[in-house]
Amino acid sequence: MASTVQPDPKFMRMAIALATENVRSGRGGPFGAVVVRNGEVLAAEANTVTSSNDPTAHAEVNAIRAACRKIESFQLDDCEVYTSCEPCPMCFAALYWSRCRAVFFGNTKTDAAAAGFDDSFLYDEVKRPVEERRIPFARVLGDEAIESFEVWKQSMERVDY
Ligand SMILES: Nc1ccnc(=O)[nH]1
Repeated sequence: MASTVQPDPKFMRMAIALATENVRSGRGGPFGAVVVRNGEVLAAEANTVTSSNDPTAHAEVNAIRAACRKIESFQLDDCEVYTSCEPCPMCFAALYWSRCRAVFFGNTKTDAAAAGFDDSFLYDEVKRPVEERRIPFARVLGDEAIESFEVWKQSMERVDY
């Protein structure tokens, strides 16, 4: 049986405090995230979308980036991520790509929607056919683009991930 990772409430309190302080300081949205490995905080970051002019600067993405920089790795093996709010689809994917071993969240996406952060439409968009999306998506030069994958598959220097 897989052993389950138990959350430590003190790290969630850090994430919540970061989220609330972020609103008070005006740096961004009410979101905080903490990356922990073996009980040690590797990164503790808040959302900086509006202050860094970066639409991808969600708390979870900022924390993943800071933690990976710190341990000089593109994976967060054996790490837990504590986030003050259930991740949006972008961060959900980023957390999976990070290979962290557990995610703990405080607020739910329903709480987020009630505060004006509704991301449920994104889950619908992924499933929708390309031509029915809110932002038009269209395939261009697929026959030329395939070259990158062919070179990757042949590469002796590639770092798989
Ligand atoms: N869960 C989140 C939703 C929106 N923004 C964030 O930084 N985090």
